[in-house]
Amino acid sequence: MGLSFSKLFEQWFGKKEMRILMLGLDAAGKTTILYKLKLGEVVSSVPTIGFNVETVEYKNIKFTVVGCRRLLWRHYYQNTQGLIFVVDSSDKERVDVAREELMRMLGEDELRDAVLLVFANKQDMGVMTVPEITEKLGLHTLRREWYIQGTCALTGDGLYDGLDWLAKTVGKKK
Ligand SMILES: Nc1nc2c(ncn2[C@@H]2O[C@H](COP(=O)(O)OP(=O)(O)OP(=O)(O)O)[C@@H](O)[C@H]2O)c(=O)[nH]1
Ligand SMILES: [Mg+2]
Repeated sequence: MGLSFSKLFEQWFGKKEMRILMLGLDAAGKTTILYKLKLGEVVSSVPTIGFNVETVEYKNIKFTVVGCRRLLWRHYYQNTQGLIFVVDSSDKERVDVAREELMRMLGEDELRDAVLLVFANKQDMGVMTVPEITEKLGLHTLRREWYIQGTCALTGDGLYDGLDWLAKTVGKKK
């Protein structure tokens, strides 16, 4: 990928202060995505409660990855304009759990206006397709702006396209 993500981020998101929250079940690929984007130093913190938060601050953009499930996600909801939900497309067994977590999160009042980008990650493994994930997560039932993008975090495939949509969509709302 010729142009660095940081340059693109600058073009896309500009000077606006915003928070993008990336969530998903464990092992979905969140950390891999964060490192692949190379937006700056990844700061990890492991508080006592047993979940990890990784943050990249790039200009006015706070890119926060929360690695836990449920409960503690809500600390990060405030001022979130963009949600990225990462799903492991090779994990058929837990796709229902992923859906439950997604729906629970979207039910939160503070996230009412946040747009949703789903990364159907690990597409390289050839297990569940993007349409299958769309259906299993029930995305068509959502009453908000959403977009699903197939990705492979190892190579970076699809990350660019997804973030491009996110930037445009968040930009439009302001
Ligand atoms: N084949 C394949 N493997 C992937 C992909 N993305 C991530 N992985 C692998 O999946 C495993 C989990 O990835 P992580 O990035 O650690 O997942 P995570 O969502 O940060 O997980 P937690 O921190 O536990 O919540 C690692 O072994 C990654 O190398 C992908 O697109 N394809
Ligand atoms: Mg992680």
